[in-house]
Amino acid sequence: MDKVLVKYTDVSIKYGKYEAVKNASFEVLKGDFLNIIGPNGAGKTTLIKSLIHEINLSSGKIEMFTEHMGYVPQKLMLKRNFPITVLEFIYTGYPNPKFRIPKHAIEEIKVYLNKMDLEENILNQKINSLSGGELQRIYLIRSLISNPEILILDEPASALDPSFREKFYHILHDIKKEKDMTILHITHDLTDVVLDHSKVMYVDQTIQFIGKYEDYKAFEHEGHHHG
Ligand SMILES: Nc1ncnc2c1ncn2[C@@H]1O[C@H](COP(=O)(O)OP(=O)(O)OP(=O)(O)O)[C@@H](O)[C@H]1O
Repeated sequence: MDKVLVKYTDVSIKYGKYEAVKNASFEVLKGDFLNIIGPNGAGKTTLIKSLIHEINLSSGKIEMFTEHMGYVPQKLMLKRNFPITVLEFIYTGYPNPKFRIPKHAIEEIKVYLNKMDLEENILNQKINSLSGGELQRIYLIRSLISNPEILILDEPASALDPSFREKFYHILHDIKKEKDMTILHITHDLTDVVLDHSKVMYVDQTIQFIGKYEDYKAFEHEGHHHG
């Protein structure tokens, strides 16, 4: 049997009177690459934020069978005068950071930079000088170095140019395999994602579909469209 890592049971989440998520029940299994799609304002981010305890449930429950989660948010927020370098920023993602950054950590970070088409000298740049697409990849690397069992990505490729996007998802699939990771991925565009063996969850306040991508195509043909 596949190991269950996350189990939602009848989860509802309200903002005031507005119910953003209604009676969501689903499971995430170890090894899943689950793409979460749905129109704007459908409750995708809300659903994910409940998993990382940023939002309280109105009712229902979430059970988790892992302690190692990594999260790359949709809105990458940095204080405008955050005076640290990219290297220092990435290193804040290490589980037990030392006062001096060890050599092996820097080497590991460089491997990820190369995979992500980033130059090594970006490490000395100030974090607030990066472009949107660079920052997105640096946030991802910061998450990856903590070796999460589950990696949660909220539109991680939104600032990447289309030519790199497809490559980005190939890299992500490779890293997933190598590290035996489980990925929850919010997206608006399934076409870039490497879809083999991936699952789809269509959310519009309620969960309207969850299953294999192949089966999702039939569901979409019945007149549902992703946002
Ligand atoms: N802090 C908040 N207070 C009040 N309403 C909120 C709050 N956060 C989100 N909402 C509302 O809840 C609904 C769901 O928002 P959410 O961000 O989860 O949607 P989403 O599916 O991730 O959307 P998008 O695809 O546009 O990113 C939206 O109508 C949004 O306006």
